[in-house]
Amino acid sequence: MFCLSRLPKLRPLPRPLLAAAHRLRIDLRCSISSSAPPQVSPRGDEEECGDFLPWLERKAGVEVSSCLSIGKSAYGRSLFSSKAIRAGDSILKVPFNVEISPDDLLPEIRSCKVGNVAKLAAVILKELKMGQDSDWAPYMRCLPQRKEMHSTVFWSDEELEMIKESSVYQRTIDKKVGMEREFSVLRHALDRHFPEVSKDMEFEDFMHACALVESRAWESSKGYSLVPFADFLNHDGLAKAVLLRDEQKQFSEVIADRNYAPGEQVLISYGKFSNAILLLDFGFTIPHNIHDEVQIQFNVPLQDPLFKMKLYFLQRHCLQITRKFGISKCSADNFTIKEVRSAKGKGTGIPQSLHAAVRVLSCTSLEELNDMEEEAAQNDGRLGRRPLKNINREIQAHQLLLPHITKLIDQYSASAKLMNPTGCPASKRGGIRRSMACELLAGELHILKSAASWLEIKESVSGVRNPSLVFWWVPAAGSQSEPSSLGACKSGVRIIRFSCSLLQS
Ligand SMILES: C[S@@+](CC[C@H](N)C(=O)[O-])C[C@H]1O[C@@H](n2cnc3c(N)ncnc32)[C@H](O)[C@@H]1O
Repeated sequence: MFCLSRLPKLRPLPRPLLAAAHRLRIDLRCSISSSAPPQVSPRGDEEECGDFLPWLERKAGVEVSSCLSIGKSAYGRSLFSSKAIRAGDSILKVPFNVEISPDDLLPEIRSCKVGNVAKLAAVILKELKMGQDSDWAPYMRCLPQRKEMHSTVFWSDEELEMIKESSVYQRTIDKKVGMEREFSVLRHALDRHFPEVSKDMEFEDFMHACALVESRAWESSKGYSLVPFADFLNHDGLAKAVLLRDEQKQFSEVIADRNYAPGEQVLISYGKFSNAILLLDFGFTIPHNIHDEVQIQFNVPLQDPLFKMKLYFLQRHCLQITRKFGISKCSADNFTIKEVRSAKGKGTGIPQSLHAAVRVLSCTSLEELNDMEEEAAQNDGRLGRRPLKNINREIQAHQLLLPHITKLIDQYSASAKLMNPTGCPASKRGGIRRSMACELLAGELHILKSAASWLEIKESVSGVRNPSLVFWWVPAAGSQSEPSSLGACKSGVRIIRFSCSLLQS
C-alpha cells in the first residue's frame, strides 16, 4: 500500500534499530583510521552532479528514473524533465536500499537522548568525515554547503532582527538552544565511542547537518530518511505531486501531477507549509503563500485577581491552550490564525479557541466567567462556538482582540518599512535573506489585516444619533441566531459589526 509521506514536521515513528549496527562498526573501524582521507565537502558551485544518477542506479541495482536529469535553477540543485512527461507517469522510483537513515548508526549513538533529526545528522557527519571512503561520497558531494543554506538558524543577530515580529524569531532562538543541547549530548557519546568522528567537529558542522536533514529528509518508519535523487526536487506549494512511500514494495515514488515538456523543472509539494515553517526549516519563502498563518500570543497577567480562575477556564475551554499556561510570572499561549474570511469569501475566520480565550481574558468577575460557562453548556459546551447573549460582554472581548491585532499590524508595518527593500544589501546572501524576511512579514501582515477587517469597525451607524457602541450580528442566511437586542452602551465607542455565521464556522 502506498502511504503519503511528509517532510520533517510529522512525529517520527519509533522502531528497533539494531540491524545495521554491525555494518557500521566495521565501516568506522576500517574507514576512519589514523590515515583518514580528507572529508568530503558538499558540492562546490562548479560541480553539476552529472554522474550521480548512474552511480545511484548501480548502487540500487535498478533504474531510478528514465525521464529526469539533474540541473540547476534559482532554487539550487533541481530535477528537469529529460523527455516529455505526462500527468500520471511514474517519474522516479528510489528503492529503500539506497535511502540513508539512522539505522546506519551504532547502538551507542542511536541510544543517545537526542531526536531523530540529530541522529540522522550524525550519520551525515560520519559519512562526510569518511571522505572518499564513504559509500555515499557521490551523494555527499551533491549536498548544499552551509554557506548556501538560509534556514534562520544560520542568520546573524542583525538578520534575525528583521523578523523579530514573527514567531520565527523566537522559534529560531529556541531551536538553536535545542541544537546546542543535542550537540553536547551527541558529542559526548561520539567522544567516548568514536573520537575519530567527533575530532574537530564544531557546532556549526552539526547545525549544517541538522539543516540538511530538516530541509531534505522524509519521515519514514526509521524516523527520518534521506531519499537520494528525490531530494533534488524543489517545492511548489500548489503542486499535487508528493513523494509516496510503498512500505510493502520498499520504494519511494513520485507520480507526475501534470504534463511536462522536455527541459522543464519538475516540482512537488513538500506539504502545506507556511512561510514561517519554510523559512525556519527549509531556508526559503514563497510569494503569496496560501498556507501562511500568524501566531498571536495572549498573556494572563499575574496581577489579575482572576489569574488562577482564568487559567483554569482557558485550559478547560481553549483548544490550543497548552503547556505555556501555568508558568509563574505571566501566562501566555499562542493562537494560530490563517487568512480570515473576507468579503470575497476566502479564509477560515477567527479560530474558536481564540474567541474563547478573549472572552475568558476580558472577564472582570468570577460571576461573568461562570455565566459564560453556563451559557456555553446550554449549547454544546464550547465557549467560542456561539456569540454571547450579552452583547456588552462580547464587545468587551473584542475590545481586547482588535487593539491587539492593530498593534501587531503597526509593529509589522514599522519593521517592513525599516527593511528598505530598495537599499543595497551588504552581500548577495544578505539580499536573499532580506527578501525572504520581506516575504514572511508581508504574508503575516496580510493575515493580520484580514483579521482586523473581519472585525470590521464603523464609527457610526445610520439611525443612531448619539455615537454609541452598537454590536451588530449579521446572521447567516436562514439562521435564527440574531441577538435579542442590539446593545447600546458607552457613548463615543465605535461600532463593531461582524458575521455570526463566521463565528460559528
Ligand atoms: C529537498 S531540497 C531540494 C534540492 C535543493 N534545491 C538542492 O540544491 O539540493 C530543499 C531545498 O531546496 C530549495 N528549494 C526548494 N524549493 C524551493 C523554492 N520553491 N524556492 C526556493 N528554494 C527552494 C531550498 O533551499 C530547500 O531547502
